[in-house]
Amino acid sequence: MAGSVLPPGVSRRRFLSAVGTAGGAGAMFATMGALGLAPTAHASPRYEPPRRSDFALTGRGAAKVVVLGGGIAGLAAAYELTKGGYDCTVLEAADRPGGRNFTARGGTVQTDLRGDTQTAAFSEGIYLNAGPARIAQWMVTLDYCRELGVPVEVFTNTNASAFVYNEAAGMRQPERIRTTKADVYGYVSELLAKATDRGALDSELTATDKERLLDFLRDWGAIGNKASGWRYAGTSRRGYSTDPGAGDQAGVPLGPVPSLARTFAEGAGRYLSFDFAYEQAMLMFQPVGGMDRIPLALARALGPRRLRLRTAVTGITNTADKVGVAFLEPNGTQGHLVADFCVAALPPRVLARIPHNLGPEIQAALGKWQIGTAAKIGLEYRSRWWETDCRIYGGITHTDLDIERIWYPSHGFHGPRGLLVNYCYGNHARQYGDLAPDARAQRAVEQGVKIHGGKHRTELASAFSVAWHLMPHIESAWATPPLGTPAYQLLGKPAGRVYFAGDWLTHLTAWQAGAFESARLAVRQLHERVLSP
Ligand SMILES: Cc1cc2nc3c(=O)[nH]c(=O)nc-3n(C[C@H](O)[C@H](O)[C@H](O)COP(=O)(O)OP(=O)(O)OC[C@H]3O[C@@H](n4cnc5c(N)ncnc54)[C@H](O)[C@@H]3O)c2cc1C
Ligand SMILES: N[C@@H](Cc1ccccc1)C(=O)O
Repeated sequence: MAGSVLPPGVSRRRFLSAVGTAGGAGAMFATMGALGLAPTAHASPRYEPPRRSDFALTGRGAAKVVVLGGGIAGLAAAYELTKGGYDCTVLEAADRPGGRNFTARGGTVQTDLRGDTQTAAFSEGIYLNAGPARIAQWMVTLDYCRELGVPVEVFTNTNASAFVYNEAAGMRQPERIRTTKADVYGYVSELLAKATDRGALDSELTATDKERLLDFLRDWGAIGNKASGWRYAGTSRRGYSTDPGAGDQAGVPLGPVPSLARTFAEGAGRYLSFDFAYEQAMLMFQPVGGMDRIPLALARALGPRRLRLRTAVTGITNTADKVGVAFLEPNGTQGHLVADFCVAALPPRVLARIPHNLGPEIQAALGKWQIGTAAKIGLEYRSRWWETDCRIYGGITHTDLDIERIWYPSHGFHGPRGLLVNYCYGNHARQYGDLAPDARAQRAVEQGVKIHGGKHRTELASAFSVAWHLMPHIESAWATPPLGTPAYQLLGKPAGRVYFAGDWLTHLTAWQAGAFESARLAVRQLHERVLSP
């Protein structure tokens, strides 16, 4: 996973299936066309938007439900159940709602499982979304933002002005994404055009197809014509060393253009597919002021009576007609609560450690999820030198360094200060987690200097980091589900009166949308049961 631009765990499969789905739809329309059944504009739109924001429970349920965990899944389950008439109590071990949805601001204190305590020294207006930070347009998360009145703004996931840098491949210096893109598209186009023109693809293409493909490649790769041998010889798309301006200033195109061999040897092209992913495509969004605006809004909607913080669940007992939950009160005394149903919205490994009587099959199933980790290191700077000096306004630099990527802020442009985020997965996250917080920041700064030079060090004002396997009560960044297995099927259904929820129970692991969707599924199942005669 480390250094990979692919999504963690299941994502390669998901990425491939997304490509397959697009192809499938195209093929379906082609077949319909051949049969004379092509959809007309009024009869069936080419794209039917999924109906996501119409979640409403029919009828009212009066049962009492105890929800374990006040992350997005637990809060959303309680929020929807409360709307449906249920009497809900959420038990959350931490002193804040949100779980992995954690935003650090000036004054935020966090102690990790190593015992290191950090107090964020960020200035006014500076924050680190240490967990979730971006939301795709199709995700149900945005519907909750709308419903809860959480304003959103654009999150810049891709920026041609940001860099790619592969140190191990011998890149002498970071390169703008636009430059890599131009060269990679250019050379791929040149090769494909040559192969097409020489007849290497004659068994695949008709003469008309070939013409159309060559036309496309000339535009897509900015390559020459047949007479020039379809040559890629650079393009203004690569950028300029002196920008075009007034009068005689035509601009000085960036040069020299690396050879085809060099372009592929440097391997920077592998970062270009990042935003092809359904989950990662621009535009993306973020709540104004920090991602924790979402759990805070859910908590507000629930009210303090329904959400008990600093309350750690210690036991679950399922009986024929009730569920008993044991917990530790904030003052350390033992508490106990009895409800008609329970929604367990805890991470799978954490849940597996809580004594319960749900049976060995449930216990074994909980062990089948593959745990992944990630770390975010937020570096606050005294000036926004990436805007003034590098002309980077948001977006992501991708590297093969152990920091993996650098995020530039998508808000607060031209403000006095800003925060860069180093974000890595897997082993790199563990390596950063092994360091004390100051040492993490120092190491991340040294890596970033390779991209940005001295200001990456000298302008640093403060730092705050989270290595997610060290986060109390959570102990991971995400868990990859054993999709299609009996374990996945088993936990998708209630165990007696206990329902399970969390992003780990969906095809959207590592996304809040998964937490919301799983909560909605559990709520629907529970409600149908309560209303069934
Ligand atoms: C680094 C990182 C980046 C991410 N990026 C994105 C992103 O850009 N966009 C996006 O949409 N999603 C992102 N995600 C995923 C998103 O954070 C999760 O999908 C979502 O927040 C999971 O919510 P949940 O309620 O299922 O689980 P959690 O948030 O893990 O909630 C579980 C809750 O249970 C509590 N708990 C544990 N033990 C007990 C106990 N004994 N008693 C009581 N409570 C207990 C925990 O404290 C926690 O609050 C990211 C996650 C990480 C870590
Ligand atoms: N959702 C998380 C984790 C993730 C990373 C990359 C791909 C898929 C998921 C993020 O966007 O940062």
